[in-house]
Amino acid sequence: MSTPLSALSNIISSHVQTLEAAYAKAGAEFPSLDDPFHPTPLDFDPALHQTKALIVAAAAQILATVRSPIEMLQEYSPGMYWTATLGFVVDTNIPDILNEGGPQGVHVKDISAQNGVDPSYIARILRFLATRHVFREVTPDVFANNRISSLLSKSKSVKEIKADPVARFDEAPLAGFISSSADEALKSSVHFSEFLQNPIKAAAAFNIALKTEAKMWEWYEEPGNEWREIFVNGIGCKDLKDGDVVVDVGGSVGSCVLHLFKEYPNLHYVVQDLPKQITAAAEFWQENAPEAVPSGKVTLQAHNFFTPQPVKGAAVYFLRVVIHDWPDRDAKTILQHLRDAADTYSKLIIFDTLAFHVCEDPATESAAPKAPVPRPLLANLGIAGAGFETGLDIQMINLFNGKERTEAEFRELGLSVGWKLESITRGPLPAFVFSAV
Ligand SMILES: C[S@@+](CC[C@H](N)C(=O)[O-])C[C@H]1O[C@@H](n2cnc3c(N)ncnc32)[C@H](O)[C@@H]1O
Repeated sequence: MSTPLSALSNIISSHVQTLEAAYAKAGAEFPSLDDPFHPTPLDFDPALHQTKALIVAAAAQILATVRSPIEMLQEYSPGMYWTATLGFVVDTNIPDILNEGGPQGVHVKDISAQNGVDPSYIARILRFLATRHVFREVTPDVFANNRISSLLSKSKSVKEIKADPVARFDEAPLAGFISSSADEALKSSVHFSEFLQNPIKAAAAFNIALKTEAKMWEWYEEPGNEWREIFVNGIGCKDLKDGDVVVDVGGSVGSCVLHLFKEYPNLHYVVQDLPKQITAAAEFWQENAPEAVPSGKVTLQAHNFFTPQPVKGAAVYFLRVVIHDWPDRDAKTILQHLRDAADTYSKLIIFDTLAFHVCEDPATESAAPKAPVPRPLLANLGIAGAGFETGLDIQMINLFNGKERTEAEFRELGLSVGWKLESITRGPLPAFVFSAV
């Protein structure tokens, strides 16, 4: 029997061989960390997903095992500097400036000439991040984007970003997410421990930090916060009949419905959200499918989901990344209004991340990872399986007192208001399908 360390090392070496062989078969090499991210189909090949996850899980576990625990905690405890430095580079357009500079890199003085920040601050922040494999220091004080940092850039030129800063995160949701993490989320996190110890003091840590009683979504609707708006399968549209009604509850401008509408124009869609989002939605549909709203195939409807649902008896009510924003009491109210409006044939579909226990969980039946996890890896594959989800869960507590839920928690939540969990379609964003009981 091998020791845990050599078992981890074997997992890495055998799966690295599999990975490199798959790329070699396609006449390619595994992409270098030094180059900007240019996605190829192999990067998203589902057959290689588990191979990569096992390498990452084993590498993270080797790191945690071999590295001094003192050093681990010294690295983790000032973890807010990750958020603060990533927010800084996004807010000061550094990845965008480096994109335009190319692989030879840009000197910190030339970055400074474009964003007005002291070059010595820029050098130290980029050194912190490049030490952690985000950005590359090409020669002293000259930096270039690498595979990771290239994804921090917005989808516009530096000139366009400066000309219309409110629209800087259009088509760049990842940069927008990082900027908001470093702003309202980082500010709220200061009150995180205080909130958890006294959760009746405020709706969430966010409310203590921002000194507001408004939920974050209402706060986004307030004047001055316009720029903060950063925000298909599994619905089973092919099984619906012509004219069946599909309601996207909390659908923002309706980007999910746009995909559905293009693929299944025979259905009727309703996009519901708060009034400002619906005003923005009118513009979005005018730009992307001008015929949809006038034809009556798509209806844009201002609706607060804490009030009775106006569309009765729809074939499908769906909520994408909405329910995780709310604690159980509020989530029940939202789902209860949908149940009251539903008919016996109506389906409720929730798209949200699925929380897994770190150890094996016999209660997770339909969504459990199918392949057995080799010893001594964590049952949820650690950061390779649940890194993003567990981080998002903390973000949900911080901003909304919301929650990523396990399969058992979804089942219980649904049943408490008359929705029976029928199936879970796995994928990057699992779909939880409920029927009315
Ligand atoms: C994380 S976003 C998800 C948007 C959309 N479903 C998507 O997947 O792109 C949550 C949405 O819920 C909306 N929302 C928040 N509170 C609401 C309420 N009381 N009634 C209706 N919509 C609300 C927000 O405006 C926002 O568009």
